[in-house]
Amino acid sequence: MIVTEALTRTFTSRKQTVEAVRGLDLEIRRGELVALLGPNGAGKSTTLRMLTTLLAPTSGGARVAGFDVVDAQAAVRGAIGYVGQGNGAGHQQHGRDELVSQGRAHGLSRRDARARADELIADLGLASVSDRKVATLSGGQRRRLDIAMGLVHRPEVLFLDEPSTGLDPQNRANLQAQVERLHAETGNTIVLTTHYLEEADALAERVVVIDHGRVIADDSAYRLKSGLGDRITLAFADVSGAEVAATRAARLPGADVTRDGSRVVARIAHGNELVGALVHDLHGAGHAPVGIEVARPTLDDVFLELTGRSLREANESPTAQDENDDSREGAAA
Ligand SMILES: Nc1ncnc2c1ncn2[C@@H]1O[C@H](COP(=O)(O)OP(=O)(O)OP(=O)(O)O)[C@@H](O)[C@H]1O
Repeated sequence: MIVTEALTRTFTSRKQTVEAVRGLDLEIRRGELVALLGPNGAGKSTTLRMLTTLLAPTSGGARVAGFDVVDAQAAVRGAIGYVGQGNGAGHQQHGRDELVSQGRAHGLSRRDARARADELIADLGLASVSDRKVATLSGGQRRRLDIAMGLVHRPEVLFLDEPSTGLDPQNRANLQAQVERLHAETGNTIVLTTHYLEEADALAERVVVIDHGRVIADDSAYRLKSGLGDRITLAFADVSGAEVAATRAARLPGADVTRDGSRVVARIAHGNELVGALVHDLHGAGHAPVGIEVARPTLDDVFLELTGRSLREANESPTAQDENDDSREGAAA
């Protein structure tokens, strides 16, 4: 459904060149639900904007639903729905009217546009608010209305750019559930960008991790994580207990062990199965731990392993590239 070949986009602003997307090769099959995951400034939105014909590639290319994003822009646009980061619906309009207008803009008759609007209102749980002005809707309701607008013409592919950014955890979970249901019911191809680890983990069958404009990993969240092993943290009442534990944990096959004072952290494949015997062994040696924690790896651990940085922290601290954001509009124009 989507194929990119060495897709590249650079921006030049204030005499600085930013390589936003660098030689992206990607294949997405019909019906896949894919999350492009990466920190702020990784190149996710730029990728989406090229795939949706809003931005021309500097080099390389892409085909969406069989159409070239440069040579067949109108055909691509007919095949896709795109929900950008900003809210699309007019603030002073009523939600239902916005959906009907959108349907009309896509060439539906008034009757079909109304029927489609009602269908989407039901599908996206907007029944109680569709007659309200858009400005009065909550963030989550607005995002759901935006998604409904992107679906009016029954696109084959739906692109969602950071659909849940700015929503509180409850609304985020609600939106994720809607997207999952939509995917299960329609079998549409859905590509979304996110910098929420939990979102990519919970939602996508496939996670494409992007950093500095490149794909650095591409697999299911389960497989990305299972390669890393579990993290066992043992706390002791004194340093000597931790020293003994570090020595014994290091004997476990493939264990990567670090000690920080009276705390020992071991990363071990199948750590959840091995921890019982390790604790039993330490107990017998007179060094029972006072705290035991076994954590399954997260996507943040995957990102850390791949880049040496935590994605959580990368999101919090803007990169030098992000500082170009002030000049985005000028450069885009
Ligand atoms: N129009 C533009 N002009 C100049 N630089 C740009 C422009 N658009 C994007 N960039 C730069 O390209 C890089 C990638 O930006 P992009 O918006 O694609 O990242 P992102 O992964 O979507 O980040 P976010 O999660 O913050 O939306 C950033 O360094 C950004 O500053």
